[in-house]
Amino acid sequence: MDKRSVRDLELSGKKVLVRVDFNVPVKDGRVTDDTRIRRALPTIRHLLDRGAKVALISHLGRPKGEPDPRYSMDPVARRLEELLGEPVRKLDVAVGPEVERALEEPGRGVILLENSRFYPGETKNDPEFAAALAAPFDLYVNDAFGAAHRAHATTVGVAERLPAAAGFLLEEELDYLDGVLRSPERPFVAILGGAKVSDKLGVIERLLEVADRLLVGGAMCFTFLKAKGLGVGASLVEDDYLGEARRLMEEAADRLVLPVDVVVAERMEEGAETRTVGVEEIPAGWMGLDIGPRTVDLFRRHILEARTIFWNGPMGVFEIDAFARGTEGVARAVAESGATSVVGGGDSVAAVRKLGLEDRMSHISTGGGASLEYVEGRELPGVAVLPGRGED
Ligand SMILES: Nc1ncnc2c1ncn2[C@@H]1O[C@H](COP(=O)(O)OP(=O)(O)O)[C@@H](O)[C@H]1O
Ligand SMILES: O=C(OP(=O)(O)O)[C@H](O)COP(=O)(O)O
Ligand SMILES: [Mg+2]
Repeated sequence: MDKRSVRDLELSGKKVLVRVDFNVPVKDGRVTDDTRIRRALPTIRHLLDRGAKVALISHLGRPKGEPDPRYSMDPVARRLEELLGEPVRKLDVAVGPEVERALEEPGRGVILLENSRFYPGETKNDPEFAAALAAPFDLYVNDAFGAAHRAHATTVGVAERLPAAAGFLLEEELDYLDGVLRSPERPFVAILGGAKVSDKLGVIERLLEVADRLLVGGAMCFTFLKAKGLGVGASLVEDDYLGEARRLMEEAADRLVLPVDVVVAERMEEGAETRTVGVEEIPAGWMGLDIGPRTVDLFRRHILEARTIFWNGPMGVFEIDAFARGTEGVARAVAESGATSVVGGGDSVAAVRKLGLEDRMSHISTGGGASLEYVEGRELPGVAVLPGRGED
């Protein structure tokens, strides 16, 4: 990578703001998958070992620009402290005099700032908010690969206001994805699922050009099924995208593979009554929450032919056992394929780890949307803004 690295910085005595992606799954006040925290540790330790004063900032979930206790970083602080083995001082704010005071306190350890999305200026990349974030610091390091596709205040605005560099995780992710996915061994099979339908449908056009096959499951597939004229009940659908979905299906009919059966339920809950139905038979009022067994077989056949696999987004609501079998079937097929495999995304990685198949993948990427956009050859705003080696 040709960006300035954290390795190139003079760090002793410096106050450093580090953007991490600690947008991790949390249940009942506990972090259920700590991959993103563990992967940021090398950068944090490097900074501490060289005498920097470190404050970390991340978003968590999608709160609406104001404090919301459901998305507090408190559970993350507890897990980070266990993993880092150093004190973590969690603040309830991300800007202001409290941050300045905390940075003046002596002793080792790190500061964890509150959720950046508790401020409306974050997602708008508001200049005033970015200036307030930058004010107490000497340097900025971006190690948040998973958020690098967002042009927000903590990923872009602060980088424009402080001497900036890439962290080790950001470097490692870009180097790996460059090597494997920009010139993939073929057949190259992409698998897409998950819940961020509007975000990800908007960027798959290029993926259909790059990949030999695109297998679509998760909440994603219902927009395509509806665009085909099928009834999808109460499944998640992006109505604004139906025309585009129809066009993509016409242009890429041979490459786009959709489910043939799905698991449906009336409620997205543990213990809900479920049915497995063909995609033409989704009952009104029922939601598609997983791909069905015939779809797993179909996807499996494509996966076993692949030499390179890129997978982002679970095939169903894997957090609930009744809707986890599609994701499990796909994960097992990827593990058995012998292909070079990249699995990306906070939730996809959590699913693969839950199944104990992490070591069977070639690369576990901490970014879903970010890796998807990178694979397509898009420039990631959080990377583009960082200076090159030797630049100011
Ligand atoms: N059919 C579906 N309906 C609703 N939610 C779904 C469906 N399939 C998968 N999901 C949800 O998608 C979420 C993950 O989506 P996303 O964030 O896009 O993936 P990743 O973090 O891997 O990039 C999971 O929490 C899962 O429960
Ligand atoms: O979890 C993330 O992306 P992912 O779900 O695609 O892995 C990132 O933290 C970005 O979060 P966002 O999609 O709310 O901006
Ligand atoms: Mg996610």
